[in-house]
Amino acid sequence: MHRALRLDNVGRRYNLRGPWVLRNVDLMISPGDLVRVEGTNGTGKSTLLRLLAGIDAPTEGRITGRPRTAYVPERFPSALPFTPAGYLTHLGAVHGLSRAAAARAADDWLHRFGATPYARTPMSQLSKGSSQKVAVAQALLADPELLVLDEAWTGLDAAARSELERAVAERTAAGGAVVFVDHDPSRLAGVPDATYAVRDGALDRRTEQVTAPAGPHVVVEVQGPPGGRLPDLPLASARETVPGAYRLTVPASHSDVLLRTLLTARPSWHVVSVAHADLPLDQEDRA
Ligand SMILES: Nc1ncnc2c1ncn2[C@@H]1O[C@H](COP(=O)(O)OP(=O)(O)OP(=O)(O)O)[C@@H](O)[C@H]1O
Repeated sequence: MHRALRLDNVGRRYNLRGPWVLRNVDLMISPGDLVRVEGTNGTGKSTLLRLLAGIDAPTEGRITGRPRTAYVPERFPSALPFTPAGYLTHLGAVHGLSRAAAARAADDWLHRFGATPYARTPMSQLSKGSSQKVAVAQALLADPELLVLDEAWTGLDAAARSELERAVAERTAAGGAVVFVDHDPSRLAGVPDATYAVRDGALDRRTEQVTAPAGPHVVVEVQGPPGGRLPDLPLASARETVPGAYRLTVPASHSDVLLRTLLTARPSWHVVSVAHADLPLDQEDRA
């Protein structure tokens, strides 16, 4: 993603004389942003996400700077006349991959989400959770610069939920942006760069201090190269223990991406230790 996606004075209503669902919405999604959207039922979260995904056009206002975008809708049409492997291979080809590369990418994503056993089962025969894995894979396959996730975790098993969190961390670490809605308030808690609430047709940026996220974290002790700068990652905390050495604490879902980034940085960082921890973090330990 090279520039920000901008919404200027955007409004959306579904009928000419119907009520405005959203009105006067200004929003900027920048490269690398992880953004959470929340709000009670029927307030317009999915409406906003469809606008961000480019599936719907605003009734008024402007949306500019659209990057390559992928979307996981709240309801994925699962009764498609394909197998998961066939569907994803077809989509990969639409995105410009050769047939062989598309088939490989399809298999890789299905494997990551534990869907290999039914990769060649007609999608109409899949359970809701299994077709949700296909919904998520079709969005990630496109290597999107902006990923829009509308309740994408719903119906996934625990392993696939963690895998999706990892995929989100990978996208933002690569400079992409991710916008998500999820009914679980602990989803990626403490990680988003911004949280917006849709309320009475408007978008309010939540400014209150986010409470320390509970749950599994990983504490990584690292020694930097001389003059090394910590990589830009959504860390729960980074504390310099002695000059050039840091204690990094990240949600477990982000630890793979953190370690890979540190080890592939040039000059690389020396990872001294990796330990699992159940937090809440101390407030002073937060970034
Ligand atoms: N295609 C449509 N045609 C007409 N009205 C619609 C359409 N889609 C949504 N609406 C209306 O717009 C309002 C906002 O709906 P939306 O689905 O965006 O809310 P939401 O916050 O995502 O809700 P939920 O949490 O239940 O998913 C609702 O009043 C809904 O009935």
